[in-house]
Amino acid sequence: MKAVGLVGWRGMVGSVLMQRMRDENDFALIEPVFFSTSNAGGAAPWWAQGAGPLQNAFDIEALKKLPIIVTAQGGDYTSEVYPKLRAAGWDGIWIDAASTLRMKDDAIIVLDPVNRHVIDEALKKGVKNYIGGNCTVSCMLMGLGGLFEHGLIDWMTSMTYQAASGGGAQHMRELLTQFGLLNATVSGLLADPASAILEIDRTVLAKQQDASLPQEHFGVPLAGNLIPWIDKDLGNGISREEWKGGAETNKILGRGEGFGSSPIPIDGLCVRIGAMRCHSQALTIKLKKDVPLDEIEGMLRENNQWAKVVPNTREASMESLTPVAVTGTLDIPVGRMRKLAMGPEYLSAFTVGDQLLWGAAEPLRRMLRIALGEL
Ligand SMILES: NC(=O)C1=CN([C@@H]2O[C@H](COP(=O)(O)OP(=O)(O)OC[C@H]3O[C@@H](n4cnc5c(N)ncnc54)[C@H](OP(=O)(O)O)[C@@H]3O)[C@@H](O)[C@H]2O)C=CC1
Ligand SMILES: N[C@@H](CC(=O)OP(=O)(O)O)C(=O)O
Repeated sequence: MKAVGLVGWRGMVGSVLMQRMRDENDFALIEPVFFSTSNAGGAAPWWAQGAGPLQNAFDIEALKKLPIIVTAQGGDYTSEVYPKLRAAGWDGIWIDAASTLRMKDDAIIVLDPVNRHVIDEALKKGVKNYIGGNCTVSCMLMGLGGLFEHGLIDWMTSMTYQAASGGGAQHMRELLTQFGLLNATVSGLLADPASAILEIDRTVLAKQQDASLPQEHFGVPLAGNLIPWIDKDLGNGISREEWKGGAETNKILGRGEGFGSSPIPIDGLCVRIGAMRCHSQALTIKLKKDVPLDEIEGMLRENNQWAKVVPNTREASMESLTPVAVTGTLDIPVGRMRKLAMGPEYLSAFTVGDQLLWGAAEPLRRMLRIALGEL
């Protein structure tokens, strides 16, 4: 049994990863060694029977002993520890949720239902770094894998509706605090059926614009609002989250510069909304040719077992194509598919995915199994 170092296991992504590993009995395959950046010497999680005390996650000598390290600790941790570990001669497999190493030449972005061939090829070549993709990108590719697999996409735009969890646990708390405070300012008026809606609206707006509303994490209110910018400003009108859409998708597919093929143009706007942990996206896809809708649906279904085609009806969309319906599941529903007025090669689609499952934890969990020869 291989010893596997686990860093970041109690964070939000890490907790979802641990739960999935427990659900799938992955701990029967490994000897887990738990690390902490804040509590070395403390107790391992209660459910990890037989695991020793927490080790110091900055202790290069301790990390160096492990053939595989899985981290969901974050980009700052990766930037600090990873180079030191390699400089110390560590030759193990590094599996990471953070974006830090994703675009490096010696790293593969993992999403095995879509790019298993890229992963297998890399393992054969001795590549040691396997990094989970951006949540929006991974969820989109899981839904539309069939169209990419058949080489049907000429170009695509994605307009996203991204949940608070993408910012981290504190962002989710801030959103809920804001919702609660907004409700509290008008609860008396809401209880009175005769109260004027415009007064309710004015009161809520005043609270949203009141600097005392907690907004330390998002910078502006998100409750009853949206934020049309996610991640850093690249200085050219593009947000870093938007840049990842094209850059990471093509790298995952093994396309573009360095792969000897042209990249598929993928671009759009990324928007934060007040959902909890599911990212949604509206897609406009220019197909290379006119393909009937039923054939497209068949390709999506056949590509992987998690992509679920939702009939393009009001009832099915409201029932199955929402963050509330999808949260906590591995399903990636794809709906609202129809040919657009621009012509039969223009396809619309709407997809939703739990950004902590396929968007973060699941590709890492599966990569660990692949590295162990168990998937
Ligand atoms: N959030 C997201 O949607 C996604 C995140 N990622 C990446 O995953 C990484 C981790 O993100 P995320 O899980 O959101 O980060 P968290 O902030 O939830 O956790 C990171 C670390 O914070 C420490 N920590 C401090 N206080 C607490 C507490 N009260 N409860 C739990 N942990 C605490 C823990 O380290 P310790 O135990 O050592 O103290 C933990 O491992 C980031 O690099 C991010 O880019 C990737 C995809 C999506
Ligand atoms: N940026 C994503 C979450 C995330 O962590 O992305 P990445 O793993 O690419 O840094 C969001 O805010 O929704």
